Amino acid sequence: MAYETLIVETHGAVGLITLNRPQALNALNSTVLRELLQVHEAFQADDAIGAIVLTGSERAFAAGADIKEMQPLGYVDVYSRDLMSGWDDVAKVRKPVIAAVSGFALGGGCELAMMCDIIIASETAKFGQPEITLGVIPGMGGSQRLTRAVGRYKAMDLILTGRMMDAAEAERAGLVSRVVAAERLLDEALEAAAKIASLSHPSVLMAKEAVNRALETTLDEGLRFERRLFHSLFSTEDQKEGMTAFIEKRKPAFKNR
Ligand SMILES: CC(C)(O)CC(=O)SCCNC(=O)CCNC(=O)[C@H](O)C(C)(C)COP(=O)(O)OP(=O)(O)OC[C@H]1O[C@@H](n2cnc3c(N)ncnc32)[C@H](O)[C@@H]1OP(=O)(O)O
Repeated sequence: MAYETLIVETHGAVGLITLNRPQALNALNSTVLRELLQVHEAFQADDAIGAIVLTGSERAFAAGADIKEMQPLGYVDVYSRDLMSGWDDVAKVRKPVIAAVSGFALGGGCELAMMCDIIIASETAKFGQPEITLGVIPGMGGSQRLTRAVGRYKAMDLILTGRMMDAAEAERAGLVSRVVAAERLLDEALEAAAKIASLSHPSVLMAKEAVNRALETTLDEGLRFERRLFHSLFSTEDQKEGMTAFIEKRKPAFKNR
C-alpha cells in the first residue's frame, strides 16, 4: 500500500515506518496521523510483526505539529474537533515501538517520540517543546509525558522556555534510552526491535503493559497487576519452552503461544 507521508517496510519481524514529509521537516499533519493509525492497525493485526521502529530523516524526526495547518483555526474549530485527541490512539498500539530519532524532535515530534516505548537518539538529535514560543502549550501529551519522563523541574525548564536540549542532555534527563552515532541509528533501532520480536510475543506485550501501568497507578496496585500478568504467562507454551531451553542450555524456539 502506498502512503503520502510515510514509507512503510518490513525487516523480518520488524515493521519500519519512516516519516516522509521532507519539505516540512516531517511536520505532523492530519494525513500523517491518519496514515500512522492505518499502519499501526495493520502491524498490530499482523502476527508476523513483533516490534515496530518509527523514524524520520537525518535532519528531522519531526519538527512538530503542522503550524501551517493549525494557524487559521479558531477555538470552536479545535474544540469541536477535539484537535490532537487522535494522537492518543497512536500511543495505544500494543506492540513495542522504538523511536529512532535524528535531528529535530520538537513539539509534536518530541511528543510522538514519547508515545513510543524506547527512544534511541543519534548524537545529532535535538528535543524540545517550543509551543510556548507560538503562544500555545503542548497539546499531544508533552506536559504530561515529559514531566513523567524527566521530572517536574526539567519539564518546566523545557516547556516554559521552549529551549531545545541535545541528545546527551536528553539521555542524562532520562528521556532517551540510548544515544548512538548518527550512522548507527537505524541499525541500532532495527537490531533492538529484532531482538524484541524474537522473544515470546505474549510476554513482550505484557511487559509493555506492566511498565506502562507503573505510570498510572499506585505501587500496591501495580505490583498486584504485574503479579497477575506474571502468573498468567505460566499458561503459555513459551514459558515452558523458555525455561526448558535455559535448563537444556539451548536457544528457545518460541511459538508465541
Ligand atoms: C502538537 C502541539 C500542540 O504540541 C503543537 C506543536 O507541535 S507546535 C509546533 C512545534 N514546533 C515548532 O515550533 C518548530 C517549528 N520549526 C522550527 O522552529 C524550525 O523549522 C526548525 C528550528 C525546526 C528548523 O529551522 P531551519 O533549519 O531554519 O528550517 P526551516 O526553514 O525553518 O524549515 C524548513 C521548512 O519546514 C517547515 N516547517 C518546519 N517546522 C514546521 C512545522 N512545525 N509546521 C509546518 N512547517 C514546518 C518550514 O516552514 C520550512 O518550510 P518553508 O517555509 O520553507 O516552505
